[in-house]
Amino acid sequence: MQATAVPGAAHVLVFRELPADQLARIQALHRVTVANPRRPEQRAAFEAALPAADGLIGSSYALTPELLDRAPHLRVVSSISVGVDNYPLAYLRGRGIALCHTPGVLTDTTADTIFALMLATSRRLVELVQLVRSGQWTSNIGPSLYGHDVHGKTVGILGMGRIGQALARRAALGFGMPVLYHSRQPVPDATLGPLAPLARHVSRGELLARADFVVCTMALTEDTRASLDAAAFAAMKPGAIFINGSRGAIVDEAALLAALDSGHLRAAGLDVFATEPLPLDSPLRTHPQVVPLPHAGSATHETRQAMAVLATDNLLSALAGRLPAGCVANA
Ligand SMILES: NC(=O)C1=CN([C@@H]2O[C@H](COP(=O)(O)OP(=O)(O)OC[C@H]3O[C@@H](n4cnc5c(N)ncnc54)[C@H](OP(=O)(O)O)[C@@H]3O)[C@@H](O)[C@H]2O)C=CC1
Ligand SMILES: O=CC(=O)O
Repeated sequence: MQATAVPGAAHVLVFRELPADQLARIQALHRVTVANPRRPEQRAAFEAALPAADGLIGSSYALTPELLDRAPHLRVVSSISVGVDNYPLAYLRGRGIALCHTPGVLTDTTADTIFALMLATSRRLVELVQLVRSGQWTSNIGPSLYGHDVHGKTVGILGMGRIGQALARRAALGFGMPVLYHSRQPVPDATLGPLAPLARHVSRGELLARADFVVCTMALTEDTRASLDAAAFAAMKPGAIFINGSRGAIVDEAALLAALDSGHLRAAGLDVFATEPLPLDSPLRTHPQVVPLPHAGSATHETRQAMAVLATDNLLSALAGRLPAGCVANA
């Protein structure tokens, strides 16, 4: 779709569908092409729009240097996500292209989703719902279907950023859970606020050995890619539950499956996978000890709208020559 805007307008390529009100804000000022390269029928239009593009806005698609080389006028990439693992940071810096993202507006919603996975796995909610739906609830349930308490258990958070801290608040202040966390730097007490006396920075080894729930909220980087491997799962406490709320590629999925199949891990709650959408032949899709979600961490009406508004603000500011606060890479 194309719309002609005011003279001197920039060319904007929208590579994932935006809510109509945010698309209209961009169309009022700029020439807009909407083409989602994940849809095969729109891929050619996406590629055709690259040579004129001054700005890109979208998400869930890897923009490689080879693709971006075809966009010589590009000034800004505005991602409708907080994670920036789909973008070549050094390349963008090298070309002086601003990369903006959406930190903060999705933090609490994503922490809610992660906590829901902790409850669903530990209390076996999916199995119990299935029992009722399938008509097999014919007598009181017994120990074979009991779950394990969540309150009071120790949660270990790998990556104590915005989402990690929001999860820690839910766990410590709402469910009386001791919090261990590991990130490269301890979080200052002033940032932790009321969590400071309740959350302890520990080594990765101590966290894996002591946590009842190991929860991944780390960014995907070359350091963290595949860092949750067979050795990491073996180091977890027998009966631990693993939750991934950040990126699938941080996990060696074959090693996770082996740890579940051996009975070493009790369960896994996964919002993210190495390949998304999850391939139909992935054993994680139907594994009885896995609660899989379709990358739904931030997927509420309110939060997806807030992300779209912030990403649109970022795009329009950067095209107007003002670098917004949410820029992660710029010249
Ligand atoms: N499931 C979903 O729908 C969503 C998933 N996400 C994912 O969650 C991630 C986190 O988001 P957010 O909390 O806002 O981001 P932040 O940048 O606030 O947090 C990321 C944390 O990762 C830590 N980290 C980075 N490298 C390492 C490492 N090698 N070892 C340990 N910790 C590390 C950082 O701490 P330090 O630098 O001190 O190590 C930082 O605290 C995003 O990058 C995204 O991938 C985000 C939103 C929704
Ligand atoms: O995965 C979602 C994000 O915002 O990053």
